[in-house]
Amino acid sequence: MERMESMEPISACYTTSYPEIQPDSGYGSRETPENQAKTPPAPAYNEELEHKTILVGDSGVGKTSLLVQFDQGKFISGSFSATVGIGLTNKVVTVDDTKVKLQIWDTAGQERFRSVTHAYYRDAHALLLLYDITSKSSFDNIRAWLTEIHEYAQSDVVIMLLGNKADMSSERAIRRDEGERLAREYSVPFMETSAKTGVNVELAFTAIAKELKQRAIQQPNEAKFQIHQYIEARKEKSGCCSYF
Ligand SMILES: Nc1nc2c(ncn2[C@@H]2O[C@H](COP(=O)(O)OP(=O)(O)OP(=O)(O)O)[C@@H](O)[C@H]2O)c(=O)[nH]1
Repeated sequence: MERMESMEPISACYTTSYPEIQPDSGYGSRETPENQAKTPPAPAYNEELEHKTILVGDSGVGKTSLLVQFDQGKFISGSFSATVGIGLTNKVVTVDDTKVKLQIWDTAGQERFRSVTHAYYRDAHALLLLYDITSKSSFDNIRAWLTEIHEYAQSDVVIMLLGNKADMSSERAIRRDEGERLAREYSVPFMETSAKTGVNVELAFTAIAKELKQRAIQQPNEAKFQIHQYIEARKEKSGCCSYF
C-alpha cells in the first residue's frame, strides 16, 4: 500500500434504485400467473458502487499493517513508520458471488493529522476503529474516537471495533471481555485481530462489505443483515487461556 498525502475528500454515491410498486402490481390481490409476472424483482446490487471505508485509531495500533495484511496477505515487521496524512487502497471483496468495491482509507493516528482525517469522516460508509490490546491508552482513547466519529461522520455509518495485535498475548493489557463490553456499550460489532498472523483480518473487511452490500439493496420491509451474528459465528478466538 502506498502511503500518500491527500487532502481532498472524495465521495461515493449510491445509485441503486428500488423498483416502484405500481397500484396494479398485484400486491394484496389474488395470485394469478398474470400478476405474478408483474411482481418486481429483488433490487440488483450495483457492482460499480464504491464504499468509502476508513481505518481510525491511535498511532501505532496497526491500521496500516491490518490493511497490508488484507490487501497483500503479508506482515512487514521491523521499524515503525507512521502514516503521514492519509493513504488509499482500492479492494474488491466478493460477497455471495457479488463484487463489492471498498475504497479503504488508512488515516494517520497522530494528533497533528486529525484535522485532515476529520474531513474524510463526513461521507464515510464504514469505519474500522482499532486499538492495540497491548496498549491501555489506545483502548482508553476509543471513547474519544467514538465521540469524534459521532461528531463528524454520518449517523448511519457502519462502525466496527477491532482489538489488534492479538498475537501478542504475553504483553496483553486489555482483556478480550473488556473490548466486548465496550463494543456492547456502543452497540458496535467487535473482534480481536492480528495483522501479523492474519487472524480475523479478512473477516473484518468481509463483514463490512456484506453489511454495505445489504444496505444498498435493502427493501423497506425486509429483515436486516445481522452483522453481529455473522461475526460471532465466524470469528476465531485463539486457544488457551481466559486472557484471549
Ligand atoms: N505483533 C504485532 N505487531 C503489529 C501488529 N500490527 C501492527 N504491528 C506493529 O505495530 C507497529 C505500528 O503498526 P502500523 O500499522 O504502522 O500502525 P498505524 O496504526 O498505521 O500507525 P500510524 O500510521 O501512526 O497511525 C509496527 O511496528 C507494526 O509492525 C500485529 O497485529 N501484531
